[in-house]
Amino acid sequence: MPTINKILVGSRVVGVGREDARLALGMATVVPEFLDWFQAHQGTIDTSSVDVINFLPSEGGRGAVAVKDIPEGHVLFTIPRDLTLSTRTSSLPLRFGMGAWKNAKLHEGWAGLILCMMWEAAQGSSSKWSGYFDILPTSFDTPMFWTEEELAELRGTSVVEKIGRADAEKDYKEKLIPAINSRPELFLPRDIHTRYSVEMYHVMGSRILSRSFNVEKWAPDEEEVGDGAGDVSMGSGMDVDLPDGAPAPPTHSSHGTDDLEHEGGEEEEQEDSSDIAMVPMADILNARYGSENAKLFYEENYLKMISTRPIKGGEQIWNTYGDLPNAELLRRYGHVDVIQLPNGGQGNPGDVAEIRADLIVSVAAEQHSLSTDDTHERIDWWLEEGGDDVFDLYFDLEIPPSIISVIRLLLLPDEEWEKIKEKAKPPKPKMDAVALTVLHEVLQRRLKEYPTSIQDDEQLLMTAPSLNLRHAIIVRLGEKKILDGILTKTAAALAMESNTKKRKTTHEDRPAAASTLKKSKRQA
Ligand SMILES: C[S@@+](CC[C@H](N)C(=O)[O-])C[C@H]1O[C@@H](n2cnc3c(N)ncnc32)[C@H](O)[C@@H]1O
Repeated sequence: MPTINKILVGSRVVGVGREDARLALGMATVVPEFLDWFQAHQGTIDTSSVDVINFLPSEGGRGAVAVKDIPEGHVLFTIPRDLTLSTRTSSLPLRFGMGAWKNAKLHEGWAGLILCMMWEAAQGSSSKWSGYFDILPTSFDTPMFWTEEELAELRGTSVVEKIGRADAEKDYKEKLIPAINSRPELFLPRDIHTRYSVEMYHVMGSRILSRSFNVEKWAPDEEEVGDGAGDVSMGSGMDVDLPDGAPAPPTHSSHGTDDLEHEGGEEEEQEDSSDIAMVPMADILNARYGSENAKLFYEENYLKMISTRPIKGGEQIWNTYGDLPNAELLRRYGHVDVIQLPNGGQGNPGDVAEIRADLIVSVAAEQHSLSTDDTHERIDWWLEEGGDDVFDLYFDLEIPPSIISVIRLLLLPDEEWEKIKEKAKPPKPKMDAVALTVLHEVLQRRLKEYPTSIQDDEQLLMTAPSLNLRHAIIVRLGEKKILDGILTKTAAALAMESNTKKRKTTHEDRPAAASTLKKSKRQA
């Protein structure tokens, strides 16, 4: 029997021939039946270049691997549009009746797609997508499924308030249950507590949240533009780099709770929920910050996964979920990215720490005895002028000019506040000692919103007893490092301000002293 050298460096197999790469990763295809199903439904895959194997859990678990060197621009696999699963491709909306579908508000948000997925899954092997359902996850590491105790570990981060479990369940009760009960011939009563249960609703919602794409309809005139291909990325708010002159691309949509939360809001007006689609095979690709080497592009009848960089044999084929901060990765996908940070240490370079405007208002009001009516009036004006109510801080450790501007707005004397209103222009972000003192206190208080310190977390990380706790620590640690870095910078700027002030005072004092001296000499 031949011996097999398994040497893993990151996600890359080294020390083995290309042909051996498959074997070396212990890797017979992990989902052969799925690949058969995919090809039987006119999906194509270049099996001489791509396989699906199990990577380490920290590398994404199941994912796609290059079994030989792949050049940039290579088509890895193609998916017929009618193999994507959406409210457009499932036959349920037509069977239900489009009018009734709309009356039940199933055309808004994700409720319709969730119901289609529940119904298709309930059809068993007679559903076109049965081979796809067989490989979809049934459990998730997302905070949606955490205990209260585990959620408490995320205190201070923005994750908890964005989970939206209650909103999602409201949709289940108000839209899905009435629709299901109204059509017993479509939704068999014996299936209601199993295939149409609230638990199944969350499973389908989480599958959408972590795996769906935003696939826009093909518009005929797009053919005339460029090469007729746009790209489709995975994950909400994903970066979408169009080939020159290409039509607007489908983007991997944000899933589940996000849209349920925003239902009726601005985002929903812009998003056509029938664009949200599950894309078999494309959703087998994992993602890691800055690692994208393949992307989904679309044409009239097919979606195509194409390499965007050369990929070495044995390397993982990575899509992008938009290089999201760990808080968002955890909320949507149930994992976090930990790689080398540009300024040393490990973490996610895309992390974001949020500061709410109300924290700034309360610190400024306390330090300067501001009246509530006055601060409300100024903040309302700030928001009306398009100012932020949450400020994002990043690993570049820059103090956002808008934070300084809003602090100065709150502290302006009345006459200047009147002028600002007249000019309709917020104050310049001048970092004077007064503004920096407010910011310094804001950052200190913000850091206290987390249950632990940076030092505590670094210790806890070494012994974290569960994956969820480890993820919570990594999310809050990344945010705290940003806040702490900016706190240090603010303290330094404050020290410099006060030195400058001292020097100025001394400088201003000096001529006075000199003239006193001259005077006394003259007097003498
Ligand atoms: C679109 S699916 C990717 C394929 C998935 N691994 C599978 O087995 O089907 C997204 C899920 O893959 C996992 N994943 C993707 N990238 C990951 C990474 N860098 N680290 C850990 N898990 C990752 C997460 O569980 C995420 O919810």
